[in-house]
Amino acid sequence: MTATRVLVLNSGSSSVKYQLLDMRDSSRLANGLVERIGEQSSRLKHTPLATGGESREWTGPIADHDAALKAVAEELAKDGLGLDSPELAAIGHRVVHGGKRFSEPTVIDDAVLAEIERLIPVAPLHNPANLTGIRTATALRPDLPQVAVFDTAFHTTMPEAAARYAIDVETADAHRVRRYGFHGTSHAYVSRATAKLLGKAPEEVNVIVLHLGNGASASAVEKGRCVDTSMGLTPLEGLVMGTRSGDTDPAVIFHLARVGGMSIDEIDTLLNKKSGLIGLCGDNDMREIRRRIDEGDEGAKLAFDIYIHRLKKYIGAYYAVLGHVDAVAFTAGVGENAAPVREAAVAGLGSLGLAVDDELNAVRGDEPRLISPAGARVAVAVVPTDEELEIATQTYALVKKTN
Ligand SMILES: Nc1ncnc2c1ncn2[C@@H]1O[C@H](COP(=O)(O)OP(=O)(O)O)[C@@H](O)[C@H]1O
Ligand SMILES: CC(=O)OP(=O)(O)O
Ligand SMILES: [Mg+2]
Repeated sequence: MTATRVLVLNSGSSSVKYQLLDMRDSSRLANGLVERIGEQSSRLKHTPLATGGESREWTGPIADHDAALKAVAEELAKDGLGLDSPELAAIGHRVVHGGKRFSEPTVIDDAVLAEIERLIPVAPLHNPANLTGIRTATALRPDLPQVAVFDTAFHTTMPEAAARYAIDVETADAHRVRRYGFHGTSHAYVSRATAKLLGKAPEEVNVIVLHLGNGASASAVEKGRCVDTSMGLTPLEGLVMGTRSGDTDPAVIFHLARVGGMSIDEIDTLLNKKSGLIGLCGDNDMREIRRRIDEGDEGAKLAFDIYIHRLKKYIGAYYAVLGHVDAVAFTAGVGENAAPVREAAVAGLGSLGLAVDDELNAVRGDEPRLISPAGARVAVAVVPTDEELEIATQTYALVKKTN
């Protein structure tokens, strides 16, 4: 019997999302989520899809990512899907920062681990959690290939003109300061799925992908290759996000340090965790912000307007970068669910061939779909992302090739 299952781990700063797939038909056997790791009220939700069983939820303290992963392994074992299964071919890990070195999925060894560790300063919220996930999974199944799929990989095709900051070259190179970009697994998956929705090959279309989750980024994808993206050295640059500021004048930092008396660490926390939507209006969930706007809340309305203004600027910028655009694709939690965000983002862009049809925009669903009016010059689409499926696909392809 050949092993055909892949377990995918997406370890975030305070959560672990996971999915177990059978790669013969990419079917999902189980998935789940552990959130609020490190708090008293951590929550685990596990759904055994293979057996069609009910989801199981558990709330209580889960101290760290190591404990979280062990709890996940126990839940999987209850359904006969434990990590000891001979049908497991590999474990695929989302790794957020791969620097310049990793442009492909990579089997993890000590050298790869050391490089992920070295990159912690430029992905302080993400890489440490990714490393714990890898170490715990390796301890549970030391015989299995552990594969890293990097958020940065898809963006390594960016030309130097897009990847470099205009700062002194020697200083930049000495400290590897350049734009890496993130959410690449999602941008890759969604740009391909958008081409498919248009009945074209990825090499035949130019797509602007808007990944709007808690973290958010845009990318310009030319004939299947990324040519620009909004996140930079770290996942802080670009769009307004749930808790991150996105673009600011870098001098804001000097000002807050010199005039505001804040330390570098305080400013780091401010821009990464207390800014964006939550900093502007106290909520980072778009559902809550829309509810408050409906009640006439001015603060929520201003936060929404700032979010949309930035998004629209990036659509315009990437339109110019690409020259010709076949489609704009909205994805991730906000992009897939928030019709008012999609409507507002393209409002007034009719002269660029961009518009949404109100009825199509209001339709909900899990399938990729067009929301632009029939005959529109540029397709506007909602294309649900599936980072876990993409990680599983890349992981399985790599282990099949190397076996
Ligand atoms: N029905 C909805 N309407 C509007 N926004 C939604 C809806 N469902 C989820 N969201 C938004 O999606 C966000 C989470 O997106 P997601 O892609 O899951 O984020 P991440 O993977 O970064 O945690 C939430 O913070 C919320 O703002
Ligand atoms: C890189 C990044 O921002 O990831 P997430 O959206 O999962 O926080
Ligand atoms: Mg996400």
